[in-house]
Amino acid sequence: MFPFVKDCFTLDNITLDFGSRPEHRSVIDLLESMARILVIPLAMLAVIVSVSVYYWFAIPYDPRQPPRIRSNTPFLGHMIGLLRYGAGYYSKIAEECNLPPIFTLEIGRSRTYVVTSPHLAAVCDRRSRVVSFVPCAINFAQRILRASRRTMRLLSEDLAEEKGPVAAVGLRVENMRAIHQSLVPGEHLDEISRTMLTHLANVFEAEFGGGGEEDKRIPLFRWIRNFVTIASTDTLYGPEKNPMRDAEVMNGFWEVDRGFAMLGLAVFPDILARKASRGRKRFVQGFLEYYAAGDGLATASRLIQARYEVNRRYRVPHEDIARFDLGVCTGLLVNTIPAIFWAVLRVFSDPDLLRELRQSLDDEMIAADLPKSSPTTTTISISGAIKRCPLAESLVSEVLRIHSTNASARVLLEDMAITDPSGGGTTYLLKKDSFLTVPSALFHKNQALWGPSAGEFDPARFGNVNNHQKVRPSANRTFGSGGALCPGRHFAMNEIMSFLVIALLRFDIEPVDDGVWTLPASTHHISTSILTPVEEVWVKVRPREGWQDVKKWDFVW
Ligand code: HEM
Repeated sequence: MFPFVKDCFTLDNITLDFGSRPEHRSVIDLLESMARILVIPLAMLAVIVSVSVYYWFAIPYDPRQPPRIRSNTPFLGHMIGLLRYGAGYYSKIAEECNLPPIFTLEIGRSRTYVVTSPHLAAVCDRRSRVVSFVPCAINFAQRILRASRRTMRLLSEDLAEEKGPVAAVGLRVENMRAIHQSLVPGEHLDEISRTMLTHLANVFEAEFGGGGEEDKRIPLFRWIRNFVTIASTDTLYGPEKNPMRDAEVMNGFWEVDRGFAMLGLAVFPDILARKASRGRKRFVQGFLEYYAAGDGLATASRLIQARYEVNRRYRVPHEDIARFDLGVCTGLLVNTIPAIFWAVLRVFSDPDLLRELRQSLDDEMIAADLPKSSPTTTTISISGAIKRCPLAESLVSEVLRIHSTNASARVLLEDMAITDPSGGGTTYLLKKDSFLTVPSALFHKNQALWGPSAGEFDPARFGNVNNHQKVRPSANRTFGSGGALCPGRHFAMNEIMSFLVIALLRFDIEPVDDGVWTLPASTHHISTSILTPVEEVWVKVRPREGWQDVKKWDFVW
């Protein structure tokens, strides 16, 4: 008997009633007899499909591997958890299972080892040619950047970097080397930081130049995003020809970011990730024109010039170089922007912290004897302010720690055994082609590493202010680790600090509605390491009380 067929079958909002009218009886009888005939073959088919699916998904498990954590929902449980909680899912499992040092998750036919012990993480970091980030970068180039076949072949050469990243040659390593060398502390970092500061100050000036006392009402996150996108890309590509100054190209970039997960599936992107796919086309077109015209490179940063030179040496076509820029801009923007947002919010919503920071910045200006030189022009050295205001730097590091959500992704290029020196010397077997991940949020919440206040925001935690103990560097995974440690970390810190110092000195910022700050909820995003706010925060910005007479702010590095 199939009562739902006989009585009532609901399909979306349409309800068909078969129950009562005599002319429908023969239809119902027919359906019933068909169902009786089909029930056994259908049940057998269901069993066969289930068993096949089970064996198709099942991957051999060697008990020498890290313990396996099973989901109550077979096959798809972990996948659903990851889609729902992002990298936070690893923390959820680890906490429920009493924090094993490393564990295995089987997701579909793939295997992921999740490392929760700092000792094991350090062991993996030291073996970065076997526990490698390279396949993830290549996957990104294939699915998101969509580089041509020839370029993909060049990028995929020498996966294991046999000669090490310093001596190795090839398109991939030399591109990365160009980035590293342009951002390494010293002359190059100073040069690019100086340029960044000029552009940051310029976009501030364009928006707020000329003083005035009236409030500007702005959506804080969107405002920071637009500001920093222009300032950062002007720095890299030169302000005259920067393709991101074209709103279509900039929106295209942010559409790619928004639709990153669907775009990354690389299945009918024009249908399943329509906006992101269109955004990618606009972005690539804008950058293609930049390289085709050629004149933008003269004012571009050393980083872009050096990468261009490498790519042309390997005869990479302009279209693929433009596609690589999607990767460059992703690294450049997607984390710095939310980091600045949280830093501004944390500082301006805490009156004591705001007072303390401003006090030390004002002291710095007085110590440098700069502001008093002219009543209407104030010159301030940002690098000097950073040195003299350790609390500001500590605060930014703490913002990055507490809002961090990255899960360093690696692939095992060979079978490997690792021993946990802290866990009684237990040795685990890690199998070739498996994924390995180290979730930062789990480390950053760990009280054994950060003390009982691990879960709290403490602006003075880093640095020696307020007698806090120094934190072990391996416990801080904001910028990842090992061979893939973020090459842009010093530049990012300089940019976040520059923005914060300018905002602290020049503006008063408060929420629009009732003057009460609320910290918005945040969410993970597949392409970012820093959580992004779920809702917008509307604020009023006006020139800082007592400093309205300053007509010209001169920020130097
Ligand atoms: C607050 C800002 C930033 C954060 C939190 C951040 C974080 C990260 C993280 C977690 C990784 C992966 C590391 C790993 O897997 O171990 C990474 C990689 C990378 N980041 Fe950043 N990043 C930031 C800013 C930047 C900037 C400004 C640039 C460029 C100017 C940049 C360029 C890169 C590149 C190129 C990689 C790939 C490294 C490789 O392939 O070896 N990042 N970043």
